[in-house]
Amino acid sequence: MSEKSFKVRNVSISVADTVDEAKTNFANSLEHQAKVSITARNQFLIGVSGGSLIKTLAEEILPKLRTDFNKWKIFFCDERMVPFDHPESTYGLYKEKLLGKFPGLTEETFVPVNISLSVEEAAKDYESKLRSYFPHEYKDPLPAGQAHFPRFDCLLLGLGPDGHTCSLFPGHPLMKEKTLWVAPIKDSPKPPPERVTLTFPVLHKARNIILFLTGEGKADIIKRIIVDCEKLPGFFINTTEPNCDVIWHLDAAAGSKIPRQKNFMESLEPELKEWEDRTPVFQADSKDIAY
Ligand SMILES: O=C(O)[C@H](O)[C@@H](O)[C@H](O)[C@H](O)COP(=O)(O)O
Repeated sequence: MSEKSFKVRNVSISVADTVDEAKTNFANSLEHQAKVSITARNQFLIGVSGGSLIKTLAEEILPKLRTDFNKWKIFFCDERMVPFDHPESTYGLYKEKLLGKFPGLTEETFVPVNISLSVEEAAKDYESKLRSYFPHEYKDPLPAGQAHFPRFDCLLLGLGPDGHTCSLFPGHPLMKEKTLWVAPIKDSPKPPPERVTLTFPVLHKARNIILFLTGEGKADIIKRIIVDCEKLPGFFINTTEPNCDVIWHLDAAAGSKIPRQKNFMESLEPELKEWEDRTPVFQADSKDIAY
């Protein structure tokens, strides 16, 4: 299996020759993360995105995994504020495609957003649900201006053509959100307009982030983020805390505009460093208790 892979700091990018190879790479990464988490903490707390990931996970990735789904808890990186039987409901689509297909993966595996509330209330309600799964018993209070964030074992993120991820869109005020775990958005440029979304501080706290992107259609935005280092939401995914691994699994078509020479990833380093120097808000609090 020939593929190109590059790594700088905690960001690795693998470009497989074919979609099938990229799927195998994605499945291997996900199986590994689940194994590490379940071995260490007897649970696997994962956040999933909507869009094309749903079908890929259900039909191509989860069937490949050797894992105990009884230990999984599936949260939503974002959710559209529509009824669960609406064709645009992320949870509704996951339920339809996953329930009854994988032993141990039941309705109780999911932690859905309460879409019967207003979008503002749904964000607050989801954050309080998260706090019950990610309790913090801290010895000392945090310094003023710092907040605690949940540490997901894994977040599966998508990437839109404008560089958005979750429901964090370029130029949107939510790009600057530094304290909420879950935020409401009422003007999503990607319909439907009303959603709740995890915020950047939560993404940056995860133990690892995996992206699976294939096809020519993703090549331009990947180039803008990985090569041109445009400060789009997808770029901020790379600037996580040091103890978070970011893994981009691409096929040749999606990675077709990434230079093949080895040293291009080193060019990413100064950009990552410069952004973090300017925005140290996501520093891990040393008293954080590891899960
Ligand atoms: O619910 C959503 O809309 C997603 O969470 C969103 O962030 C998605 O991941 C991207 O828009 C990519 O979507 P595709 O994978 O379908 O291109």
